Amino acid sequence: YVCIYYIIIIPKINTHCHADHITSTGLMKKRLAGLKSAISKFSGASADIHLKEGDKIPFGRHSLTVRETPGHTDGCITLVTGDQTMAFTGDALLIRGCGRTDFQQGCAKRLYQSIQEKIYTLPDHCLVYPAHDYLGQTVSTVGEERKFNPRLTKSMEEFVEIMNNLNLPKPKKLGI
Ligand SMILES: N[C@@H](CCC(=O)N[C@@H](CSS)C(=O)NCC(=O)O)C(=O)O
Repeated sequence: YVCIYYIIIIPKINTHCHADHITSTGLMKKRLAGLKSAISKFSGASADIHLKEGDKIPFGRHSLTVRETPGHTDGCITLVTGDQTMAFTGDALLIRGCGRTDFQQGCAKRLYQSIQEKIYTLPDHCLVYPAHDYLGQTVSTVGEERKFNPRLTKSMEEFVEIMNNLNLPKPKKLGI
């Protein structure tokens, strides 16, 4: 008999250009022939596909829509499913937190605007999947974050003050 395998490969999409996110892409491309890489055109990184606001990445019967959410870096994007039930926020919005803004193009004002305009405008029930969590949490919702995120229930001025005083140690091996 003849067995035909259809393999549908969607691009390896990086939400931004930090080493802890992009490093696996080259290795994956070597192992999976035809795999394409994708990242924001504002990331400064080379890739097969450069993404911008509103771009759609189809897969099966679904798609992901790109929302530009700069602030942690210039090229940060959030990927939203076509039905707006899920958002992959990278390092922009974290659960009860957000990406730091103290190095590599970080800008607290821009991040605040990105989250208010591009993530908090999604429906309350939209699930939020961030790229990091340091407490073992895996998912939140837009509604929960709008209500309970201690950094983002504040004014922009208060947010900037919080972000300027996080005093986090610099992550090691983040240079690219
Ligand atoms: N030292 C901590 C925090 C690591 C860290 O800086 N994480 C980044 C994302 S990777 S650049 C970040 O934006 N954190 C925001 C925050 O509020 O922690 C650890 O490793 O646990």
